[in-house]
Amino acid sequence: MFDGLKEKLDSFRSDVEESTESEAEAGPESETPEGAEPVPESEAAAESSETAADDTPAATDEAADGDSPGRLQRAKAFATGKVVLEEEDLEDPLWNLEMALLESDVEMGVAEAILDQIRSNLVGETKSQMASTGDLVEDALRDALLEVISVGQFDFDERIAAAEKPVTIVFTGVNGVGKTTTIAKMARYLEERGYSSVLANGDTYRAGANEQIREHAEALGKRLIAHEQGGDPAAVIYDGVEYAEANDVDVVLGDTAGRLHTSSDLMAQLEKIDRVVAPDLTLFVDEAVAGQDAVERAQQFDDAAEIDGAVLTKADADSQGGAAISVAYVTGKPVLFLGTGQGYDDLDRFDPESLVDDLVG
Ligand SMILES: Nc1nc2c(ncn2[C@@H]2O[C@H](COP(=O)(O)OP(=O)(O)OP(=O)(O)O)[C@@H](O)[C@H]2O)c(=O)[nH]1
Repeated sequence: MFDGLKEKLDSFRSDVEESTESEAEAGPESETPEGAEPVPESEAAAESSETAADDTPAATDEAADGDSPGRLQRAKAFATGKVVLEEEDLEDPLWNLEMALLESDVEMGVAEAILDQIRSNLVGETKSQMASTGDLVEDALRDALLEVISVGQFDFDERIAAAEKPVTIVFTGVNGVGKTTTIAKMARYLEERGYSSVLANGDTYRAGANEQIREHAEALGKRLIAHEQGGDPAAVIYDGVEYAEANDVDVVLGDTAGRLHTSSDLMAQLEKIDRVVAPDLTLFVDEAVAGQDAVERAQQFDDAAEIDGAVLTKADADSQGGAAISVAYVTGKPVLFLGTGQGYDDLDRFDPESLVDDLVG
């Protein structure tokens, strides 16, 4: 999962290492004024970096000459056996990283937010020449990714536990992205945590939709509430809620017909479901592999019938990771689950920290 992106992030680390190591090898000649001898590391180590830097004639001369604080800082740092990461060292690696993120289908605003965060974390960072630049870069990358990926995160299990029962969850999204399969996986997920569920087929639009979801319901031993094709989806899900109330069922899982966000009739139908059923959670389902299209659709579905979070399916087939990285930042709603295969157990809670560990670690 997301292997292509992982490789690209790894290249950023080596890019910065190369760029700063060539600076370190070049030493401060180009930066240090004539006559300023670099202090050997052993001597410099005896002094604190502040004291050593302030006492260095090069430093005073430079300040007096009105040279840039960057040059001054670099000369100081060299005198104390340290290297400062400067914006110019990062320029090429950051540009390469931006290209890599865009190639991985990360939304442009999100890529920029990541870059800004890395720049502000790394520029001016002082590292010992002995320490690994890779570690600094890794930390900056980790912080930046976590910041965008974690937007809006909440604990799904806690939300279900705390909600008054029955909890109604409605699944929305375009055709064929894996909504029905995700509902079946969710029924299994909930069962493993001790919750009963009933499936309600709000996809009254597509021929064969009842049969498809019935197969899942039977395989999982769950009750299915369905109406004839052409019926009112809001009424089916409402019936599901009534069934759950009457039978002490914990969760109603409501399917909806796949629809294009451009179809205003069908989007109006979603608004009606929202009004009539007032679901506790509306989850937008899309394919991780759809990249920026998934991000754009999440935004549009959120506008029509506010979503509480997203499920990205087919993450097992996605090497890019663009949608997983971008959806939360763009919509303000978290990715809550990843679909990782066709089996009922292939639904993983989306955990930003472990995803970032996996991408950067
Ligand atoms: N590899 C993989 N395949 C998946 C995943 N989730 C769903 N699928 C497959 O995607 C296909 C479409 O899934 P459905 O659940 O029928 O999609 P849908 O969104 O309900 O489709 P419509 O009812 O037409 O809107 C099926 O073949 C699923 O097995 C996943 O996480 N990984």
